[in-house]
Amino acid sequence: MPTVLPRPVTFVTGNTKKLEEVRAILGHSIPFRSLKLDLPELQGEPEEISKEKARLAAASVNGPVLVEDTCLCFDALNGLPGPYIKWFLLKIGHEGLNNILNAYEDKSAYAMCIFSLSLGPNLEPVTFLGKTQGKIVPPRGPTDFGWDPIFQPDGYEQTYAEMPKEEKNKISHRSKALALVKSHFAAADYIFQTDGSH
Ligand SMILES: O=c1nc[nH]c2c1ncn2[C@H]1C[C@H](O)[C@@H](COP(=O)(O)OP(=O)(O)OP(=O)(O)O)O1
Ligand SMILES: [Mg+2]
Repeated sequence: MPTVLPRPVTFVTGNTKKLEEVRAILGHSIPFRSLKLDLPELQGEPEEISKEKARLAAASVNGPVLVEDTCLCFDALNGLPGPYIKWFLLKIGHEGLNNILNAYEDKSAYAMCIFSLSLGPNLEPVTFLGKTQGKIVPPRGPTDFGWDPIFQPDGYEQTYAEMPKEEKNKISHRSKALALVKSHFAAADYIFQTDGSH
């Protein structure tokens, strides 16, 4: 039986670069529209942060929403900065993030994306997690998207920032999580009604 939902899914993010990647990776596989909203983020475990974002987004949109929260986790720091990477990046930059790891031999890190889908306010969100393992390096490449210049995925000589977009989108944390989102939609058989006003 298909699940009938009142509207198409709204992908809620305040980050234009994320949206570009999500568009490129999903193509026409899942119909969605986007809303630019920087949602407040709770502290805690990454999965809970992502789910709570979805609850807030669903309440605000009053319909089905997709959100994601991205972490950059240093193995030497047991996964920190993790979900707090945004503020670390803002305050100490690429250089500061490299400097933190000067105290450790282990420069390995993983990029993690957790998407949360909520079908509507008061419905429990489902999560989809993607991880890409790599290491933290001094910045190389364009500086237009977050920590891309300091993350070099395992098996590659280039940082995320140096890679062509299509290449990053093939192997990234975001594309792995979105592959799960796609399978979920393929299996779930949702039907989205259009209400004409959106
Ligand atoms: O693929 C990526 N490559 C490099 N940097 C990235 C990537 N993906 C997110 N980022 C940055 C953005 C933000 O500094 C932090 C995640 O924080 P996060 O809260 O998930 O993102 P955000 O606040 O910019 O957008 P949103 O409105 O969807 O929460 O890492
Ligand atoms: Mg955010």
